Amino acid sequence: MWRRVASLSPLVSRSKSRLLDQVQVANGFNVWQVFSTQVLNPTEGGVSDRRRTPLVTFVLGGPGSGKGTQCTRIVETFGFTHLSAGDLLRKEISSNSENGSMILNTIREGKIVPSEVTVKLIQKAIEASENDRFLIDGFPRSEENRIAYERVIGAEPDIVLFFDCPVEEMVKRVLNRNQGRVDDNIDTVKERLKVFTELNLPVIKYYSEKGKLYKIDATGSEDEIFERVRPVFAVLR
Ligand SMILES: Nc1ncnc2c1ncn2[C@@H]1O[C@H](COP(=O)(O)OP(=O)(O)OP(=O)(O)O)[C@@H](O)[C@H]1O
Ligand SMILES: Nc1ccn([C@@H]2O[C@H](COP(=O)(O)O)[C@@H](O)[C@H]2O)c(=O)n1
Ligand SMILES: [Mg+2]
Repeated sequence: MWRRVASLSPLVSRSKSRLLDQVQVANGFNVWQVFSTQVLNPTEGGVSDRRRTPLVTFVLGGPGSGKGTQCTRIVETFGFTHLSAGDLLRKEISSNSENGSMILNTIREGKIVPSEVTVKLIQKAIEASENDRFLIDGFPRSEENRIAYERVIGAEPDIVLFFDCPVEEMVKRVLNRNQGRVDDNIDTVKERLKVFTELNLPVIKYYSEKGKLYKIDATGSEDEIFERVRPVFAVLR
């Protein structure tokens, strides 16, 4: 069951479902406490608004499906902060962190970095930002990623975008990317496609069943694709 952009009901019931999501998350540090929407007012015994709860969009799709390209457009038009899990991991490699060589080898092989490492980087980036709207690009890549995020961050995403692109087009885009990435070669792309089918697709199915998924046709020009993305966020303005 894929949700098409014509149906925007998840956004309308966002605050209600978010409260439920928070109740369902059991333990771990809750980033959302920092941004808490409803704060108990002890003098009146009621609740008052202090700071808006962040709005989180997960951006999913196969290698080269155009996630990063469309995130740039969403940032320009709708003021989100773009957190690419792949970029955060690549930054860890270049900052010579203790996990650097493990991350490099994992990316080179097209495999998935342990969730605790990636979630920690995302958590740090959210906490360091003043924004209350985030695009988390290329995450979660597996059920393990998804469960670790919910445990550590203490919330579910509000929106999940899935850029749906034919395999031949994704391979063509990756091999033409020319940004010096160690994983932009045919062998790693083959492995990444396998990981996409085996580990990413179950996550996409999970959010589809929860009614949070917006499947976007990722073929055509960048402009054409953005016009399919725009209605998902236009109702937020
Ligand atoms: N609609 C499009 N048509 C043709 N090329 C495109 C289109 N969108 C993006 N590209 C190009 O395809 C390549 C891959 O795009 P992008 O980096 O946005 O994909 P991605 O989904 O973030 O990939 P990855 O998961 O590998 O990071 C880039 O060189 C980008 O310029
Ligand atoms: N949740 C994630 C995201 C990425 N990786 C690793 O980084 C590689 C590149 O990711 P992009 O999103 O920039 O394509 C990816 O192939 C993985 O090796 C990860 O482990 N976990
Ligand atoms: Mg990318």
